[in-house]
Amino acid sequence: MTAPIISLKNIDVTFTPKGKTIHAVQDVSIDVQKGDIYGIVGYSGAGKSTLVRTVNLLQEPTSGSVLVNGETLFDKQENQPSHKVKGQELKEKRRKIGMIFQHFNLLNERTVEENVLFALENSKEKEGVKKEKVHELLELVDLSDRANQYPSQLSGGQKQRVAIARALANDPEILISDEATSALDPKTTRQILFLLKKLNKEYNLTVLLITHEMEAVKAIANKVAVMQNGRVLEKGSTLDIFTKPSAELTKEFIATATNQDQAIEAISQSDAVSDLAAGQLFAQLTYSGNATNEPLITSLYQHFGIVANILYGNVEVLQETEVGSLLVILSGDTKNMDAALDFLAAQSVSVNILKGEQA
Ligand SMILES: Nc1ncnc2c1ncn2[C@@H]1O[C@H](COP(=O)(O)OP(=O)(O)OP(=O)(O)O)[C@@H](O)[C@H]1O
Repeated sequence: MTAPIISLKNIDVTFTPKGKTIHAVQDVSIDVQKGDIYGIVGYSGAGKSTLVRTVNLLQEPTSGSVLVNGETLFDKQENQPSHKVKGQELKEKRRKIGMIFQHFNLLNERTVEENVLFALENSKEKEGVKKEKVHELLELVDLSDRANQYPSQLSGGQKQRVAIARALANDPEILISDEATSALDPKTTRQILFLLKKLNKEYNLTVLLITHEMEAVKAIANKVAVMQNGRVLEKGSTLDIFTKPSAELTKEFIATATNQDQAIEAISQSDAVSDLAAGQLFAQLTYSGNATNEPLITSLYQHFGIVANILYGNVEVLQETEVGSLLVILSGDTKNMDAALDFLAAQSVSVNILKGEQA
C-alpha cells in the first residue's frame, strides 16, 4: 500500500476554557489514502471538527503528529522537541487543502465570480488567467449562469456549489467537507454528495467528509471512522462497518441511515414478535456480496431444521456491493440453533438477536 496522503497519529486536543479541561480529541490515529472519501461520523460535540482542523493546523494538536503527503506538518511528543510548519510554508500547504462548511462562509457583498476569485488573490497568475480558471470552476459546479449574482440570490445548494468552486480554486489534493450538507434538504444533499463523488472520481480528489449523518457516508464514502467523546470507536471500510459494526453507536447510526430502526420498531410490535415462543429468535441477518436470501434460508432448513420466517427484507448497494438485511423469526429444532447460527457466521452473515433466547 502506498503512503497515506493524510496520517494523523495519536492526536490529542485539549481545551482549557476558564481552567476547565475539555478533551476534545483523545488519542486519535487515522490514515487516509489518496482518492479516499473518508467519512468521520459522530454526534455533535464528538470532536470531529476539532480533529479535521488539525489536518491543516487550523487547530494545533496538544500532542501527536500530522503528516500530509508524507511530510510532517506537526509533531509533538512527550519530552521531545516539537516540530511545526509555520509562516508562508504553512499558508502554501493550507492552500492545497480546500474546506467547505455547513454555512457556506461566502462573502455576501461579492458576486459568485468574485467569491471564487477571492481564493486566488495570492496567485501570481494574470487577471485573465484567473478569470478563465474561475469560469472553468463555475462550469464544473454547474453555475456558469450565476456568475454575476450575489449569494443572497442563490439557494442553499447553489451557495454550497460556489463554496466548492472556491475550495477547488488552488487545485487542492484534499477537500475537507465539514457538515457541508447539514443545512440542506435531502434532495440537495444528494446533489452535493454526488458532486463530491464526481470530483473524487474525475480528479482523484481526497475527501474528508465530516458528518452526523451515516446516510451521507453510505452514499459516497469508502471508509469511515465513528467518533464519540473525542475518541474513534471504530474505523474501516464502509462496507465492513455497515455489515459488521461492533460499537453500539455505530449500530445506531447504521439503523438510522438504512431506515432499519423504523422497520425493527414496527415489526417488533407485530403479533409474531410479541408472541415469540420459547426457543424462537427474532433476529436481524446482514450479509454482503453474493450470499442471497434463498440458499441461506433453504440451507437453514435443510441442514438444521430451522425455519426462517422473513418479516422484512432490504438490499442496498454499498461500494458497488449488495448488502442485504433480513428481519426473521428463527424457529424449529432448538438443539440445532447454535449450529445454525455458527453456519450463518461461517457464511459471513452477521446475526443480531433482537428478541428471544437460545435454549
Ligand atoms: N475553541 C474551543 N474552546 C473550548 N472548547 C472547544 C473549542 N472547540 C471545540 N470545543 C469543545 O470540544 C468538543 C468537540 O467539539 P467539536 O466541534 O470538535 O465537535 P464536533 O463533533 O465537530 O461537533 P459539532 O458538529 O457540533 O461541531 C466540544 O465539547 C466543544 O465544546
